[in-house]
Amino acid sequence: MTATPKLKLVSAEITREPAVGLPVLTVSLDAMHFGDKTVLGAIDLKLAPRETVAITGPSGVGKTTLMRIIAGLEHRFLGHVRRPEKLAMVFQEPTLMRWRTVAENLAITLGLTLPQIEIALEEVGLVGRGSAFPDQLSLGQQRRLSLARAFAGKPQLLLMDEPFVSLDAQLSDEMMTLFERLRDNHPVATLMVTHAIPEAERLATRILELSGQPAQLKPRGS
Ligand SMILES: Nc1ncnc2c1ncn2[C@@H]1O[C@H](COP(=O)(O)OP(=O)(O)OP(=O)(O)O)[C@@H](O)[C@H]1O
Repeated sequence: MTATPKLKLVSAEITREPAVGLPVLTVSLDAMHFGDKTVLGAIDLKLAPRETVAITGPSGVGKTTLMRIIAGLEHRFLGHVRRPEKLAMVFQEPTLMRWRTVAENLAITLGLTLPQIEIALEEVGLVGRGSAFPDQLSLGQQRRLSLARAFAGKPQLLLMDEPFVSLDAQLSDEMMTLFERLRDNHPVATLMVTHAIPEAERLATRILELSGQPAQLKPRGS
């Protein structure tokens, strides 16, 4: 006889639908457990088209876990996530294929044609670097390539987890300016995790704070 599990821990539902006339993202989370520990409590979050929302909060509170749930990378949650089909992610470290050229990094993941690759590289100041390998680029150029790749897929929702962390002040400012320009040119809603309040204040239309245990999401300062 097959043993029946005592407790059903997994109940995740993800719906994909176009964002016409609707929020781009709707999160209605009841809870998220890692073993005995309830990391996230009840969380409701909606993102309007073209909105940029920043999530801040102490280390270990569950920010990355929430982003992974929204991205569809983590399924062990109770609740419901409605997200668009076209989604892009930018992580702390650029997740580039080091054994492929810059152009191939864009072509393989996104299926871009050569002219589209040239436009994407031009947008982020990497004209003429299509045949270089990621390790031949500076850290700033690698980050710019990551942003180019994220935007070139024309996502409806962009998820960024500490995208400008560990950059010096000048490079961080350069990357934020680039992000602002790309966001102006592409109709995308962005959800970003950051520890840097000045970064959140500069880029976000709304700042939310994840805090407590289990963690909950509240407007910052409320
Ligand atoms: N796969 C996992 N299995 C068990 N526990 C996990 C797992 N991933 C994360 N955790 C735990 O869940 C909690 C939230 O982690 P998470 O990485 O989401 O926090 P965070 O807010 O993003 O932290 P930081 O700001 O330091 O990146 C932490 O206590 C962490 O140890």
